[in-house]
Amino acid sequence: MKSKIKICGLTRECDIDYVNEAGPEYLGFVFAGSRRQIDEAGAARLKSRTKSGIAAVGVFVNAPAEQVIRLMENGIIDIVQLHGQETPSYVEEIKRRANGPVIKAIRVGEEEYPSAFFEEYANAGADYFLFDSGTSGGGYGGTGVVFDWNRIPKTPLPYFLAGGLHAKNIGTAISHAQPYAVDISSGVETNGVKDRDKILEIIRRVRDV
Ligand SMILES: O=C(O)c1ccccc1NCC(=O)[C@H](O)[C@H](O)COP(=O)(O)O
Repeated sequence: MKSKIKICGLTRECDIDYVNEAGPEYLGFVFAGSRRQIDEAGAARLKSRTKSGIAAVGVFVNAPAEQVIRLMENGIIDIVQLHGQETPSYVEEIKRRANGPVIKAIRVGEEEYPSAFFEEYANAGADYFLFDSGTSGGGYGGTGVVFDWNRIPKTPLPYFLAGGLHAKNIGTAISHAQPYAVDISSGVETNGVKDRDKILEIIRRVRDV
């Protein structure tokens, strides 16, 4: 099956126009501390500009559950991505109160995770994992750093592959890892902002794999 695509870290109205034209399955709004951070009012404005059929993923790092639930209830996001140290019981609370899909991001570095670690998140109701670069990239996400795809753990859930993907490595990444979806941010930017041509190009490549 073809990998789906998430373009993350959108902050401007023109970014929404680019994804509306390119047609990924998911876009991402980063509510965590980041140069890509967006506030709730900004995300609401961009969401209302987004074509139907593109699901908005809210990216959070150890955020209060109330904020995540409010954004879901207000229809500003459709999916929750937890990119910090959120526990399985936090996932359970979000699932119970926000009633939507949850992606639990895991940073892949030197650490070995026992299989029980993943099962606990799956049992708590997580729908997907997202594997991203470890702390050597500096920061929680959006680092543009690739990790060793041989270290992708075996897990009971479908997963998003993230971390330093761009037009030149995306084909190899998909062939190697066969992820449910790919997640791209830095690789579709020029001078720190989203680049229409790079978004169109990477989506064409993913569709062609
Ligand atoms: O993108 C950010 O700035 C960010 C900040 C803090 C937590 C998560 C963040 N991004 C999460 C994502 O889903 C990114 O798309 C993912 O890390 C891949 O980013 P990149 O390596 O730049 O393609």
